[in-house]
Amino acid sequence: MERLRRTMMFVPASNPGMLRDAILYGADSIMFDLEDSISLREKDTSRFLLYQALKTFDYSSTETVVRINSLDAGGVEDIHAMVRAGIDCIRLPKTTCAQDVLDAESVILEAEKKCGREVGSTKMLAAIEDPMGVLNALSIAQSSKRLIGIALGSEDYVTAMKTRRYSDRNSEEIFFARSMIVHAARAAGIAALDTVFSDVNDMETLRKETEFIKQLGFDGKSVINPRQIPVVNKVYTPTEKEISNALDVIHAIEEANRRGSGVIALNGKMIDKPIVERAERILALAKAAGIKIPEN
Ligand SMILES: CC(=O)SCCNC(=O)CCNC(=O)[C@H](O)C(C)(C)COP(=O)(O)OP(=O)(O)OC[C@H]1O[C@@H](n2cnc3c(N)ncnc32)[C@H](O)[C@@H]1OP(=O)(O)O
Ligand SMILES: O=C([O-])CC(=O)C(=O)O
Ligand SMILES: [Mg+2]
Repeated sequence: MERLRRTMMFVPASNPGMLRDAILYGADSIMFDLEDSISLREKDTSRFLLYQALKTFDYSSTETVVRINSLDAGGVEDIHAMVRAGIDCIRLPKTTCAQDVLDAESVILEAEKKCGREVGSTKMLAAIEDPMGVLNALSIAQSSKRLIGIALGSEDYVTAMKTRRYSDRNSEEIFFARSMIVHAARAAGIAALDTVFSDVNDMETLRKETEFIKQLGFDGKSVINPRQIPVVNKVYTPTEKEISNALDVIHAIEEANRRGSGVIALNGKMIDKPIVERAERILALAKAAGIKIPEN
């Protein structure tokens, strides 16, 4: 079954209460942070705390991701501890080129061998957070079989671009980066994940932004607060109407096929292969979200 990645919630690894309760809020993935939400003084204790949390708490079938530090700033130690603790996926911050992924991958391989974990079982996610990374998005996305996706980190990106986020307008300042990332991910056959929205009280703008990134083709979005999860999940979960339209499309094409044709009209609109593929995807997403699809 398709794995949903509508929401990946950042959880600072320095906060024991958040580590304990992170599972309660319904995020598709929990993304523990060892990087920018952790002060330099707390890096080692946070890594230790997170290691203990992963060994102690039951995160059930929720995907666990950790954002590590760059390899020259504690990332090597982060990888060894997290691979040993059984993390599902390692998110590299500030990926600028394919070599960054390969360098991290060789540390992951070493860590897997050292602790006896199955080689290749640790997945990777590359965050792209500067103009060089954006321009190299395709080679980054194609660099490793371990990559489940690439993600935009817009706060660092707009800083590098000498601008800021304009979420109250249409976020044109990150439109090029979003387009590059979603194209690169789709060309490489992996997930495209959008950046955080930092105002944890403005649900209306978050909803509009999520509608927009869904329109562009992203699979989901990083979130920073439990209250953001239902807003993003709702946008990404097929509605009853979408499901019933998708079923109509499938039934119409089955009827066409019985008549020996690959095309048919439904309520005046042409139905053929790509439209059927979209309908099948809606049904797959609905099933993955636990929605029961009527048989007929
Ligand atoms: C640019 C970047 O790098 S973004 C990625 C790094 N940043 C982060 O990881 C930040 C994560 N988010 C947070 O730390 C917080 O949500 C903040 C600072 C943004 C807002 O904090 P607050 O205003 O205190 O949050 P709020 O009042 O909504 O918290 C409500 C509850 O949710 C919990 N909560 C809030 N955010 C999170 C989170 N990310 N993960 C788990 N639990 C959380 C709080 O602990 C609190 O729990 P409680 O009611 O049991 O005490
Ligand atoms: O990846 C994210 O969305 C958060 C982040 O680090 C950034 O925006 O710089
Ligand atoms: Mg960042």
